[in-house]
Amino acid sequence: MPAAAPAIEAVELGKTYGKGAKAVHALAGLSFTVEPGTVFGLLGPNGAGKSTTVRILTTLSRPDTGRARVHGIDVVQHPEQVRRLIGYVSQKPGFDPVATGLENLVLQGRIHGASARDARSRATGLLERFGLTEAGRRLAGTWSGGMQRKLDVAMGLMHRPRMLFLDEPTTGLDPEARRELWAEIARLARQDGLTVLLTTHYLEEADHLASRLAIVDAGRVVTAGTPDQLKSALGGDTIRAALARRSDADRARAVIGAVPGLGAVVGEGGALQARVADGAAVLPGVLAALEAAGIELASVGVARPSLDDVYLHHAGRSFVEADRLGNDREAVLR
Ligand SMILES: Nc1ncnc2c1ncn2[C@@H]1O[C@H](COP(=O)(O)OP(=O)(O)OP(=O)(O)O)[C@@H](O)[C@H]1O
Repeated sequence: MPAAAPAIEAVELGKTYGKGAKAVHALAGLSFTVEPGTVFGLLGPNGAGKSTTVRILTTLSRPDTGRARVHGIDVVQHPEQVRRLIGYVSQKPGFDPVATGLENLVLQGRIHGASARDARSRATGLLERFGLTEAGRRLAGTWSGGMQRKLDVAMGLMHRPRMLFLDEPTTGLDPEARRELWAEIARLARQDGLTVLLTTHYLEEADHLASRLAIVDAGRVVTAGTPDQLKSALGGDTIRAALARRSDADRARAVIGAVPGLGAVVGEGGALQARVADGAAVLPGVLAALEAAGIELASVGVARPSLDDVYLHHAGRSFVEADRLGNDREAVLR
């Protein structure tokens, strides 16, 4: 294995589910690279193709086209070797609720071929590491959601993988549990040198946790870089306006859109936004135009670009809107 091989190389991955009129092109030439020892985020709305990508990289599914390597090893040609290098924590809980935390971990270790003694020692170490030593003696089904997610992550680490895949790790957790898990994930890369690939549809999660990220839309990477690079590449500001009355939205769009120096006005309901080179210079003109048209505002502000703006710029629609459309589509498919 070449020493300098990236932790992940995905090249032009393609995957279609179903045939004919019902075919879903989940991946349409998706490529990205992950450096070892970093937290990499695949950020995209529901249905973008994140889980399909992870399933291919973890050898659970095969791509129709393209290729992928994990630490230089091809996932299709040598799935067994790849599996030894990786841990995978899926969206669904993987633990047995009627076994204790310790029993879950020991069983996982045994499945990976560890002796009873080694499995117990590793399990005890991981429980301590995640602050679960006390809880480890209780049935996992009685734990809080945040503790259960940590147990899933610990199970993925039992065989000491070099790389950990986390599919939507904090979905369903309350904000406090989410922040706690973020801290644990960051620590895995920083202290243990583990490479972590996580998928998320939370902009804040990608912004906070990923040292690099790829934004995925409709089965391909629309842009990639550090969160700061992606935001500063956009340049300029975003003007955000919340209307007092949603019924004014169409008129407000037209009025704001006519102010010189503004990009396209987008948004949903009474919340509108537009890109502009210098927000402070243009804002007075926006306020004057709205006032002249008799449109009342609940709030207005100028902000530096967010990852939502990055997504909007590259995908042509807002992240929240795309996430909702993805959800609706998934509901229809189910
Ligand atoms: N087994 C399958 N059969 C048919 N269609 C599928 C299958 N798995 C995924 N899809 C479809 O492929 C597309 C990509 O799905 P995928 O789960 O990879 O997206 P995602 O970005 O992970 O979304 P989510 O956040 O909802 O998991 C979606 O349109 C989904 O409905």
